[in-house]
Amino acid sequence: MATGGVYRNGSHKAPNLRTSSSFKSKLPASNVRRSIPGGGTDSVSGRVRVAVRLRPRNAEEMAADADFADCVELQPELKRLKLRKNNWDSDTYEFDEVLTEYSSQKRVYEVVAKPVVESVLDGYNGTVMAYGQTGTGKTYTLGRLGDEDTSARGIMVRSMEDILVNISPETDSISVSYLQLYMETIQDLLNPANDNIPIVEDQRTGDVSLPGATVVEIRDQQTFMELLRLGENHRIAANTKLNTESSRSHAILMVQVKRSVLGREDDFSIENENRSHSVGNFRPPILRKGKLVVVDLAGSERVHKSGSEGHMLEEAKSINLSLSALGKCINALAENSAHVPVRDSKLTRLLKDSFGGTSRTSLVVTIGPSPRHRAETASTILFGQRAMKVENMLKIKEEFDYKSLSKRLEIELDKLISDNERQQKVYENEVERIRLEAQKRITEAERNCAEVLQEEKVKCQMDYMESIKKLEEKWNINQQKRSANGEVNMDSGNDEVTELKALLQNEIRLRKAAEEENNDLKLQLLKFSKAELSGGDTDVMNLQEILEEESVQKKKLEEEVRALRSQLSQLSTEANQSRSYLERGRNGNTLAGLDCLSPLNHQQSRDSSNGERASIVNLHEQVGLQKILSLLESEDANVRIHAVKVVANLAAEEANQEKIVEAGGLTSLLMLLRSYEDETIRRIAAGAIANLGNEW
Ligand SMILES: Nc1ncnc2c1ncn2[C@@H]1O[C@H](COP(=O)(O)OP(=O)(O)OP(=O)(O)O)[C@@H](O)[C@H]1O
Repeated sequence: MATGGVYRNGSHKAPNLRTSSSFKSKLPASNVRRSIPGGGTDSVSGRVRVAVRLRPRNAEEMAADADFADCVELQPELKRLKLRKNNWDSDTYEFDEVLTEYSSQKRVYEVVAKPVVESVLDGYNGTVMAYGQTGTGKTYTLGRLGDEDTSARGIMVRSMEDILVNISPETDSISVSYLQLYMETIQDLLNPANDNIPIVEDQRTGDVSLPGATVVEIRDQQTFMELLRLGENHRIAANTKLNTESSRSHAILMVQVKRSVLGREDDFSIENENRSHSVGNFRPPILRKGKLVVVDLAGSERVHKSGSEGHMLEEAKSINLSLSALGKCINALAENSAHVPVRDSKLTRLLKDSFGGTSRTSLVVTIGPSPRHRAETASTILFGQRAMKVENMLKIKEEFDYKSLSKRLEIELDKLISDNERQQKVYENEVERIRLEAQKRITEAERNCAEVLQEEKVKCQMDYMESIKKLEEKWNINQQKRSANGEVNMDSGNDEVTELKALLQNEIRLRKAAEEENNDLKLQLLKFSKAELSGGDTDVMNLQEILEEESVQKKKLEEEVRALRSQLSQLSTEANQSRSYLERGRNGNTLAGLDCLSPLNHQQSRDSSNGERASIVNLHEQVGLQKILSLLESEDANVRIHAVKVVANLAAEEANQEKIVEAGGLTSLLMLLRSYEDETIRRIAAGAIANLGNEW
């Protein structure tokens, strides 16, 4: 070792630390090729960073070393430390950071731990470790809670503050375990009864886990502080002859940070190149699992100097065993040895990933100023120098978070189902509302239509009855006149024809009005169906039914009108016959054609049955069956009796029977039979019914 030279990493051949990336700097983005979840992995080199921190003189040193200079001299701006060999000579060492006795806790956190915490948040493993002689400030640097003075908060407290600020509670999680390694036994500081926790290594990934250790979810700083307090209370501390407060165990705080980040397009497209494009919409988030390990090592003093005896000696040996194993591993790594004795102690097994692994590691070596502990200080400095040579291969720990994707999709699906149900309900309500509205309007339209049709029908019937009545009256008057005077006025026949024509015109007008009314109603219904029922098949069908019904009604009405017209035409024919009869009467031939209807001609018609039948056939053809049947209901008994005879005669003919039944003759005859006492009428009617009975 050269005297008075500058030791870089403990040798003149040390790597050029000045030109290497800053201790604080984060991993350069362009340099960091990340692992592809589920695919291949990629990593970036990251040397273990080492800072040296000098504790100020304590009260005892103030007194004992009052006349002596400190064993070290710091040059923080040059990141150098001078270790005095004697009054005129010293060795100089370079570190990544040199923290003087005046460095604040905040600054120490920022240069030592913050870059590691940031890496952990990015999905890397990170280690912050303190190494040094007992009483030099390892716990002060890492574990101070800062209850009385918040500026004294150590790295553990500040790390969690930083993590909590940077995570999203909805998607991310933090869990903590706090353990101590004492006499080669791992004990749970959160549950001291759990004092033999095994170390399990994943053969595939090499990851180390401690099954059975208490894991506590952290959501706020307060919970974390309570855990630290609990752990500290359980930590075994034994006084040694060197210090009154001395940690004899290695304390290990493990903070697992799981962060869910949106998957990157390129990553996913590589993964899903051959999959359906629709899957792209449901890109799984990426779960980054960074683990921060904070290790507060036990004091590194030599056994003989601590003055340990008995159990204390065993304890010191155990501590030295693990620390020397750590030193050996670091030496092997620093020298790129083929064999690294990781399995020599539980400490080295636990820190496998921190030195020579995938973790971003930051080591703070703590030293005291006392020249009395120069040898320990020199040993600590050399440990730090060797650790600076260790290269780790940082590797991001991330994977596709299919669990979270599935959860998200379930939520999305539930939302879609409930949206769909809600929309369906709204749609059904709307359809029901339209249906009810349409039903109401259809009912209203039907009622209006039926009312109009009924009115029209009644009106037509009344007009018809009126016409018939008038005709009968006139007929009777004419007959009376004729029989009284024996002369006939030709003009009256003409008047009747004119009147009948007028009646016919009136009927036509009424029919036209009824048709127009029907058309109006149809138009209204059509408009209504277009405006209100365009989308509803059921409603359109209802409307069609209404229209069809209306069409049937219209046909019926038309038939009635046709029947009326036919009757009017028959009446007209009768009038013409009457006229011709009168004309013939004037010429002495008074008993042809319609005279068979007249009671006056009753005797004469009975004389010749053949002539009567011929005249009945003639009459039937001329007057029409309907008219003859209607005369069955005449108020004039003679007309009635005559009419029943005619019907009976017609009923005797098989050819007429069906027509008579269809025209309602049977019903009229039955009515006659029930309504009248007259023996002759009843007898004739019964005979006719008997004839018709065959047909019926
Ligand atoms: N930088 C500092 N400034 C002021 N006081 C300090 C500093 N570092 C350590 N001390 C004080 O020195 C004493 C010992 O510190 P600490 O317990 O942290 O040492 P340690 O290295 O953890 O010891 P051990 O290995 O025995 O656990 C404590 O009283 C602590 O307050």
